[in-house]
Amino acid sequence: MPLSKVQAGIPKEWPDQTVYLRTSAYSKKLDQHKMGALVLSATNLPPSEKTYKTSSPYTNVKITAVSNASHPAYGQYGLYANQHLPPDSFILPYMGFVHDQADTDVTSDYDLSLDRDLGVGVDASKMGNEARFINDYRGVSSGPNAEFRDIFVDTGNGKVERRVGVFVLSAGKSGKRAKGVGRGQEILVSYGKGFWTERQPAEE
Ligand SMILES: C[S@@+](CC[C@H](N)C(=O)[O-])C[C@H]1O[C@@H](n2cnc3c(N)ncnc32)[C@H](O)[C@@H]1O
Repeated sequence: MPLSKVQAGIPKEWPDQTVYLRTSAYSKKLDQHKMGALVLSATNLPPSEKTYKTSSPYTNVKITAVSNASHPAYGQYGLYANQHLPPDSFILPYMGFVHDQADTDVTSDYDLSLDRDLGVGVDASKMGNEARFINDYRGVSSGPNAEFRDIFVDTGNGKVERRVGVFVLSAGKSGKRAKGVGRGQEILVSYGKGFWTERQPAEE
């Protein structure tokens, strides 16, 4: 009998047509120079550089169908906190197909920049993890409560990998975000204005 998703370590709500990733999927078209900048020997990192350990599936979050009809992503999914997430805390990495311009899918709504100088992105349209369900704050809340930050992940074999991590926003100078993200709250980032201007319908 095939394993259930939960037995296989895949979130219950994970869509069947999308591959659940625990490790990065690198495009074969990435050259040695780019691969060398993305996957490094741990000894080449300055000791002051923080590294993160990851363990999936991520029980601190929950993929949930958006049930509020006034939410602009109603009928789709969103990612919600499954526990209190303090300011500045690391939530999870954004996993996907790591690629450069040679295989960019211009139609993807899940493609995030990993290194602008190298022209490398992470596309979670066909494969990824829970982070692919994070919605933009516009029309949902007055602002984001999380953001993407560049990180190094310790993959345990003497190697570290460049990744995009999702973090709770810092408390802020006035402490207005000191509560962090409460259990059950939706995790929301800013996709940036560019994401939405590129998707505006062409004027007639
Ligand atoms: C990275 S996906 C986010 C997950 C998506 N809701 C899903 O269920 O797969 C990006 C897409 O989610 C939707 N979305 C996210 N934030 C939105 C918002 N604030 N308003 C409208 N649509 C949004 C848009 O369709 C967008 O192209």
